[in-house]
Amino acid sequence: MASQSPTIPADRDRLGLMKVGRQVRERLAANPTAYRVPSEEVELWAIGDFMSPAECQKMRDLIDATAKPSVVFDLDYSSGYRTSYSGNVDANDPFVKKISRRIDDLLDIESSFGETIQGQRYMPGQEFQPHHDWFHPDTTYWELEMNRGGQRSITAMAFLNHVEGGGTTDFTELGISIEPKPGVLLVWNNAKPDGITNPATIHAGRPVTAGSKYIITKWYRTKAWY
Ligand SMILES: O=C(O)CCC(=O)C(=O)O
Ligand SMILES: [Fe+2]
Repeated sequence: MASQSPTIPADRDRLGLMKVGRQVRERLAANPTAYRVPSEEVELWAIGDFMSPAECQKMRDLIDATAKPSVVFDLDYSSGYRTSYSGNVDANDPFVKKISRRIDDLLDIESSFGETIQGQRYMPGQEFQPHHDWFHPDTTYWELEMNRGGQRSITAMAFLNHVEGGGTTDFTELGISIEPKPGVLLVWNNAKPDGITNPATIHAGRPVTAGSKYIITKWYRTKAWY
């Protein structure tokens, strides 16, 4: 997406990004089920069996019930940038709340910092092209987002099914490709430990070539989001 404007400091929310990053790093370091994916550039973890097969099924059903074409802020469905179907699964549903709180607890992040969990469904040919989850200063929504929760600190994303073909999550600058495995939660820090947003977190949901792909994503900010 857009490059950073020289007039707006790239280190906006730096202290908040440092603090959340440190909390998550310490929490996951103490968790034997959290596997740190080897990388010098990005802090990335995978947590197996984070959701049970029954929970994955239930979440897929909720996504099917609410899915509509995804919108990536000012890029719409017709641009081909993100062609999956997304649904803001009902945040008040007790089951969704339970999973959402489980992610908060796993990461030791204040619940209020988390955005609403988003479900996504990709069918063959659908993808999410390379992007950063952190906000770029050169966007129309920058000021708005900075004032309603600040920069995106951590991304948590769970795979909900076995994908017959394609659909890997690729960190394109790192050469890391993650195979969707049901129940696995991927977590990464969108900033470096020093609190500067990290360009090497660029990633993509590759096109599904057979079957379908279901995920949920929860993005965390640096302060309360609303
Ligand atoms: O579908 C994927 O593997 C990536 C999804 C993603 O990048 C996101 O939800 O921010
Ligand atoms: Fe993303």
